[in-house]
Amino acid sequence: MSLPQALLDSLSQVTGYQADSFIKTHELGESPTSIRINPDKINTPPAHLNIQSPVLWNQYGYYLNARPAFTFDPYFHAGTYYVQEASSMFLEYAVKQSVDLDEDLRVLDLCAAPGGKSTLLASLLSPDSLLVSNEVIKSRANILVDNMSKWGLSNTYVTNNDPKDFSRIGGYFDLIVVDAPCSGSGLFRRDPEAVVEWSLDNVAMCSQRQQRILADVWDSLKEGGILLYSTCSYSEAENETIMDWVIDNLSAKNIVLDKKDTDTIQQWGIVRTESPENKAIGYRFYPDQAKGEGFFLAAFQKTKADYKPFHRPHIKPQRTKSFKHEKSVLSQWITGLEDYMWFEKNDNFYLINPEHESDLKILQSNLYIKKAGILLGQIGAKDLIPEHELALSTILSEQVPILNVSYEQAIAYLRKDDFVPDTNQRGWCGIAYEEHILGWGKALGNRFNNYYPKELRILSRLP
Ligand SMILES: C[S@@+](CC[C@H](N)C(=O)[O-])C[C@H]1O[C@@H](n2cnc3c(N)ncnc32)[C@H](O)[C@@H]1O
Repeated sequence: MSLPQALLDSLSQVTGYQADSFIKTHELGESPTSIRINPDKINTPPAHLNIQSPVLWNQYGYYLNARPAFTFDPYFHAGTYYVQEASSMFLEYAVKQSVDLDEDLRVLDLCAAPGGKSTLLASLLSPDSLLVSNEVIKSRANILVDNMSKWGLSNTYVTNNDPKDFSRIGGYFDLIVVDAPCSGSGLFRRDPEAVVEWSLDNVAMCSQRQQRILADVWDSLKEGGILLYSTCSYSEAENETIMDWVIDNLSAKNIVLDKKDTDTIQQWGIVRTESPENKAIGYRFYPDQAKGEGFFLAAFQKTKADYKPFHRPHIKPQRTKSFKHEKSVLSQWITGLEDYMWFEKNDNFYLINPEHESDLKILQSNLYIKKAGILLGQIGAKDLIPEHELALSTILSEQVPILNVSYEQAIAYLRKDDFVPDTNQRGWCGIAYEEHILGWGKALGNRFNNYYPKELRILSRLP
């Protein structure tokens, strides 16, 4: 791989950059494969993934010895793990050092698709906390919904809004993550084609856009709230320059994350960097020094309430209709139904955490919500017609029948191919591989209906 000379020249004075080893690492082109497990679905990484070692800065992250065909792994489709580049898992360390995770937090992941940082955040937050994962590009917001549904938690919402729309909810969030769109030089080993698209003009354009995004979302952060900014670029204009811009233009102070363990950060191969003007501290990952791709992260705290507070909606008293039938149907499908709040909208039933009732109202009246809590399905005269999201959720009752299928059948199911499982069961059942549910099926005697969503099906064949 030949790296753009203009990039190499621009990095010559950048903190931590070591030209020879940086170039050599890119010439080798080997990039480690890593996954992060979903602690709400599994406790240890699946053995068949051939685990090499843990990711040092993330309690759920692991490197693999080789990159498997994830498409043909039912565990992947069951949402038991997420394939994520290791450096970006540093977000866990940053969150732990900057906020109190025992508190109930309102968290925004502003640039969230496809969902790497959002699934990481979801696994860290308390159940009463709320995560809003936003993506401005509609098609990417759909992928984000799929990935958050797969992760299975009821305290995660997905919105499809422009950053400036969040100014309508001044001071709402305790924590905002801005994993900004960037020039992408940090991922050159992964995506050699990105090398061709890289230019200094694009870096300058990205830097301007990053400032605009930060300015647009800033109002929605509360006083004392934390903003975590990250990129996968090596360029100063997208990293140190942005740190200075934030401090000069927003009522923000820099947070040093490694006050107590600078040595640990160093041992991990992470480089501490300082902004030229305000001496703000940020963290750089170089692939020749830390085991991962290029990454940058910096933390800030809001020092002043510089926003117009949002309007808290009035919550009307509870509905009068008893919903007796619906309650009896849903209690067959959901563990501890009484601990949740559920409601009907346009014939569909949804479930959220009761603590988030007013949050839903606030978000609904200001933003375009694509997913709120868990979409359960529709209730007919007799039973629920369950949605795929419910099958993959962590609220599904253990009473719901499960049909464990073989590996070949699991792949056939995920391809939406015809197959008849060997069972005497009748009716709806969760199709599972080694107890991990993949979606719904309906057994009808000598027939079997495959309800795996068409748009998610595997299109390729087993090699
Ligand atoms: C680096 S990617 C996010 C990756 C994601 N956080 C993850 O960990 O999976 C940046 C995201 O910002 C979105 N984006 C592009 N332009 C944007 C803009 N003007 N405002 C906000 N987000 C934007 C992109 O569509 C992309 O999904």
